[in-house]
Amino acid sequence: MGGMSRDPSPYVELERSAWAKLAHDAVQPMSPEEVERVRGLGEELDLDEVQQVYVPLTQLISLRVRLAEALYRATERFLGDPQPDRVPFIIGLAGSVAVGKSTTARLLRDLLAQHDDHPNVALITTDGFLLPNAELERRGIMHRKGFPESYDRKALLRFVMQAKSGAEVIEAPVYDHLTYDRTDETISMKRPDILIVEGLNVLAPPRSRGDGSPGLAISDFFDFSIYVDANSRDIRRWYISRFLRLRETAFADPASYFHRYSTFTDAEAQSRAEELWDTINWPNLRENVATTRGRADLVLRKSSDHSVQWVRLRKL
Ligand SMILES: Nc1ncnc2c1ncn2[C@@H]1O[C@H](COP(=O)(O)OP(=O)(O)O)[C@@H](O)[C@H]1O
Ligand SMILES: CC(C)(COP(=O)(O)O)[C@@H](O)C(=O)NCCC(=O)O
Repeated sequence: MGGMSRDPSPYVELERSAWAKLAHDAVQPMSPEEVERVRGLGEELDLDEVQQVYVPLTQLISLRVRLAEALYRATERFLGDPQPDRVPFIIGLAGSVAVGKSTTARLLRDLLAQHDDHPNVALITTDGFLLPNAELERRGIMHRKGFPESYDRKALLRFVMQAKSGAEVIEAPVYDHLTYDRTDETISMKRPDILIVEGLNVLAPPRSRGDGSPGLAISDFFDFSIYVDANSRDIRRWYISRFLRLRETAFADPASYFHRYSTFTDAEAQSRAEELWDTINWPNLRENVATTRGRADLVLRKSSDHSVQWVRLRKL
């Protein structure tokens, strides 16, 4: 915790109150309605959280965007060769299923877009790069959805590299939680100033190539990375309670892949959610997601009421 350790370290850990003080002005950037709009199902998010946790974070990222731009221009001058106008500053956002990544990502998108220096902020989620269900079935890995092998990792790497090359337009496939499958739709972005790439495995190490040597990882192209962290028992509880609530909302739709669960009793739904967590999402968190936490530039650690308790930043 902040100040407790005197050993030199590349990291600094700050309690929420110390972190909150780093913000340079006290203006509340959002209205309650705007906060409501980004808040995901079952998440807790209020104006205090925005002000104390996300305003300092937005300021830090904004500072780094400006410096990355200066570095890019310096390299351009060194090369003596005009480069694309601007390439997106890429932020990777990782963490478990049900930890609240999507709320954090939407909030950051909206807050960062308020700055005149970088108004064009795009957000994609890596679920669009999951292999289609038919392909997962064919490979016998339908029960491994969310594990690294369930993604089209080449396509995801290609997408991130294309973005970082300053391509005029970039396109990403879109996943649909309702049908539990990838769609034919794509989301298209016109050279954003900032691109947020959110997903379970965005900090995963490179996969090895045929000859055993490591290849590239998408995180090689990130300018900043964030890991949303919480106690796994809390995340399990959030996952299960969200599942129970989805039964009354999304699952009630006959088009939902999980429609059959809409008529389940509380006890039946609870045990199905526990099974999904214990057999898929928890093993994936333990083996593939939590193991990447140390690679993040910033860790946001949530407490059991979803509020951020402390922040760990890599200084260099
Ligand atoms: N089965 C489902 N049906 C409908 N929406 C879902 C389902 N599972 C997850 N979601 C929604 O998808 C979004 C992403 O969820 P998830 O991948 O668990 O990440 P996180 O909770 O960290 O944002 C959330 O907004 C969640 O409410
Ligand atoms: C779609 C997900 C793999 C998350 O994908 P991400 O956008 O993080 O790459 C996850 O939300 C999911 O559906 N997991 C499968 C197990 C389950 O139904 O909970």
